[in-house]
Amino acid sequence: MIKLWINSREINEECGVFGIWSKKADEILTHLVIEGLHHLQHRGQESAGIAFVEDGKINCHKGMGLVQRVFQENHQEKNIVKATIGHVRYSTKGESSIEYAHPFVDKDNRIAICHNGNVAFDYECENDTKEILERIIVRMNSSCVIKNIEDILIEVLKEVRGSYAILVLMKGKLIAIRDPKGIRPLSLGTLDGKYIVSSESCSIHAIGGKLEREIQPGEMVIISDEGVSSIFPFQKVKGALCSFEYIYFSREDSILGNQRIINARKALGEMLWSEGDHKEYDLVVGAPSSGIPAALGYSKKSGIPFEIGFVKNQYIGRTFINNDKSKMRDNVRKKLIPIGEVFKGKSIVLIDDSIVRGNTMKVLIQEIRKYDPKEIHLKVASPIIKEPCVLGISTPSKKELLGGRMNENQIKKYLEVDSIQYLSVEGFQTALGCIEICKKCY
Ligand SMILES: O=P(O)(O)OC[C@H]1O[C@H](OP(=O)(O)OP(=O)(O)O)[C@H](O)[C@@H]1O
Ligand SMILES: NC(=O)CC[C@H](N)C(=O)O
Ligand code: SF4
Ligand SMILES: [Mg+2]
Repeated sequence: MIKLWINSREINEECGVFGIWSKKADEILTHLVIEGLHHLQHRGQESAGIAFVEDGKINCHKGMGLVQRVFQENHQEKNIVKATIGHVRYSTKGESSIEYAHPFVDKDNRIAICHNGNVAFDYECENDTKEILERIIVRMNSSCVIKNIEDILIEVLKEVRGSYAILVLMKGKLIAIRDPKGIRPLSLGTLDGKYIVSSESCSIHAIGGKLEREIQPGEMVIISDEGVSSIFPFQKVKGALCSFEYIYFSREDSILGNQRIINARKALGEMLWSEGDHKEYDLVVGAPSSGIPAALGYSKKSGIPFEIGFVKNQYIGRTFINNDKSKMRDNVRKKLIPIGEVFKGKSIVLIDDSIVRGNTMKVLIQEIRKYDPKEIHLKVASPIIKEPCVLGISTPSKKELLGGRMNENQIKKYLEVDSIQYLSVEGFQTALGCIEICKKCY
């Protein structure tokens, strides 16, 4: 089956994982995991699923499409269970089909696994998560010395390269583990004596829980009736949380590196002002959605008024798959509609969080020009993206990246703006604070 839908975003490596463990044996938990997944929906829209321990066995319910669709017509949300994990998927390995929807459960219903990330083995496999489960099962079945699941999982993960935030559910245990570089995020929370693990803190808060802390790069957290324990089974390496979590993957109310995402994005906008030309323009306008907080930050720091310049059509969030540039641009045109009089005769600071292929900016600038602005000064709240990802995030190739084939001056001419400014790599890191982030594609 071909992949029918893609997120309109140009850099994709998301997926969301969510899990809950209750000390009680008889709680209704499935509605909580489903609600948690609703709040991770921005990380993946292709399929959704949950797995839970019921009468000592793992049960699973999953389907294609949004969480709302997958869980609308059944009663899974009423199950009385002790522990449950769930997933929303944006596929990176294996097609977008029910066969590869997470969680994966073994044929004996002993173990379930879900994963945000992208890993490689010593040979090419159809799907990375399925391969991890198969390697676990082989070891569970063949070991003459009985090993615990933690040791088996560590053995398997020592065989992979890449990014992962993984949840494993068995009778008696829920395990959460992050890759040694911490490329993908994962947080730990609590709710009325229950433990929660989630890709983002926004979903912990949204179900009424409390964020306890982020799970550290390379940390394995084991949750059971004995409580929470933690080990660091891998050799320590330098952290490399994907900086696109700050730029646009994560939801604005999530907390990452002790910083709320919306504040981090505002700080990037303030840094644009600090590194910029300090000229008095008429208005600051942000490209919806992810460019708005940076525009607010720039406006606050500069004193130049912020204005809403575009209406976003909420119903064109996703793009029918094609590599046709004109169709992609048509989609941006339908999605972001300028409010004409905001631009007429004004010198505008136009801010977006990032430029990847340049389709969004090319269209927005053409559309704004129809309303005769005096000047357009484009400011980008991240550094120029020059290289495809080296850590397994799915990005366009170098020749598809606008910054991969043009320098700043060429981009200015191509986009037909009066000036252009990207954040420097140093300014970007300073604005985000001392958190160890990956900056390898800049
Ligand atoms: O240069 P491009 O290849 O066009 O990609 C960059 C654009 O993609 C993202 O927007 P998107 O509309 O996907 O998400 P958003 O609504 O969160 O801004 C990002 O915020 C940029 O606006
Ligand atoms: N975006 C993701 O994290 C995808 C997880 C996994 N690689 C899959 O394709 O199923
Ligand atoms: S190279 Fe870029 S896309 Fe890849 S992990 Fe690093 S920051 Fe993220
Ligand atoms: Mg955008």
